[in-house]
Amino acid sequence: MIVHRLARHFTAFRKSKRSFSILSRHLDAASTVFASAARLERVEDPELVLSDAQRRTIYALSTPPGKAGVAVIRVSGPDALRVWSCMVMANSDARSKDKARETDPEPWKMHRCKIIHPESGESLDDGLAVFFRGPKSFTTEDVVEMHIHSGRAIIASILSALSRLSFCRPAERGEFTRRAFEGGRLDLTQVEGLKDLIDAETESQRKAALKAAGGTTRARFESMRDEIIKCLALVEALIDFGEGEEIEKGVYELARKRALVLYHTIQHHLSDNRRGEILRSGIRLAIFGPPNAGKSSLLNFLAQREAAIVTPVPGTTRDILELSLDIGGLPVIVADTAGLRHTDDVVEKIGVERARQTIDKSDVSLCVLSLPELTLSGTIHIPPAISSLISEDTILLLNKADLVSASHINAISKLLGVKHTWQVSLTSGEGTQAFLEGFGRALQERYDMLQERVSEIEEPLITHSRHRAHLESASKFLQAFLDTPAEDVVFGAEELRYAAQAIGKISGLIDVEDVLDAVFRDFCIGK
Ligand SMILES: Nc1nc2c(ncn2[C@@H]2O[C@H](COP(=O)(O)OP(=O)(O)OP(=O)(O)O)[C@@H](O)[C@H]2O)c(=O)[nH]1
Ligand SMILES: [K+]
Ligand SMILES: [Mg+2]
Repeated sequence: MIVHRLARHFTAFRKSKRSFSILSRHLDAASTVFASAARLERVEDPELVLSDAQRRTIYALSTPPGKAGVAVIRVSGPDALRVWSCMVMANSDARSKDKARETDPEPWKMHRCKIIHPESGESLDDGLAVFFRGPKSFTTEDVVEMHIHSGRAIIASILSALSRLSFCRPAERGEFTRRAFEGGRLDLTQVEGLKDLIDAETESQRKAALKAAGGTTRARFESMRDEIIKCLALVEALIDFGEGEEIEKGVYELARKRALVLYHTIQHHLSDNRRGEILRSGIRLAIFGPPNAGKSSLLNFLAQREAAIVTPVPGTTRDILELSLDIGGLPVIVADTAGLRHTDDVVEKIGVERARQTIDKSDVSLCVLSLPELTLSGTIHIPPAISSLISEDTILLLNKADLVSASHINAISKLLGVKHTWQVSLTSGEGTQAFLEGFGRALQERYDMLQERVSEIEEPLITHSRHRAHLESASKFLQAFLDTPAEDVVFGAEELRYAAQAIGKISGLIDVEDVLDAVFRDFCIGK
């Protein structure tokens, strides 16, 4: 197959007498065939698979350490059953002593048992144990789980007993999940989904992560890759049948047509305003405004606790204070910032600079203004340093309503051209409930997460910047294919191959060592 492809490039190389640049492009293409052949061989190398099977059995505590009803110690690898026979004394074994240990434990079934020390035979705890026979286990290897009482001494004694077994070693961060990935049970999008699921703090995060972990994201990327491979098959057929055949033009056009549809689909996903990534990692909200407007009071109201210092002294807040909160079911990282004003105070100056940077980086900004100050002179006055930061998407909160008599919502939102304005008193509580509900809805609307419409809105496909980067590169290769004229069909095929590879990287099908390290680094031990 590889020889065949190389031969094709060299034929094309001989045929194209057109220019040196064409010659060198064919040579380039031939060398990428070599490179990808080398990669393919690495992945399919049977010796690699063998050494995988021979690897050590790992163990770790898979529940948080501390006092609780139950803790789970997980063991995975080729010697998991040896661990069972050394340390798990099932009650049924004890009853029929002669038959004991001659047969494997019945898999996928909870066994009431004693956990014993492999050397002394001392009983360490009473509990339950279950054996998952690979590949029908989380890691696809043989897995043993011991469900024990969660107490520091119990856990320590069992982990120390495990360390006595020469064929076992403690697991590294995310190693169980990594083995599940390497065993083909999960692809990278599912691994990421699993981690996001564990980290999920809001409904929207949980739902999105569950979909990814369950393989929905994987299927969507796989179908894109399949489509590219179908285009590639058409183009390869064309190369194989050679030039001058009747089918030639129609086939290339068909491949281009299909590639164009896919190209548009990918563009559509890329232009999603980073919705999926923002919903996964949290919407960054910057609270800003002049000193003493009530920004820190707002943060405390949203957090329902005294997180920030509030005093009548203007310039109280200097450093950025960030909290992760749930607003309208969405994850929001709220940042309280220093009041914006000109100052000679060195510390406050730094605070103001940081405030500006935070507003710059934010996804949503919320401006707090103090009504009595706004209306002090009879006409509405907003300092230019503030109004220059307000756009129609800025959320406006008019605070200290207890100190004015009328509603200024209409006049001020018209003046500043903003879509969302509320008038509240953060000290008396007037208007705060309406603000909280309205603000939650405004966020849901902005991120297409309105509860009543969620079922009809398309789920964002891209939830990690990693996906975006590979999808962007796939889109570039598709574009390059679409720009390749029919007579350069060999190059066209090469572009499609790159496009398929770029998408393959999202699932981790293709050269991913560095990506793997990055993904699994964030896991904890026992996962
Ligand atoms: N009357 C009244 N006072 C308020 C209201 N909200 C906040 N305050 C008071 O206004 C003062 C300033 O509030 P902060 O929350 O510290 O204001 P800030 O915008 O964070 O101020 P800096 O961090 O200094 O920029 C405090 O004394 C608050 O108690 C309100 O709705 N009505
Ligand atoms: K203040
Ligand atoms: Mg403050």
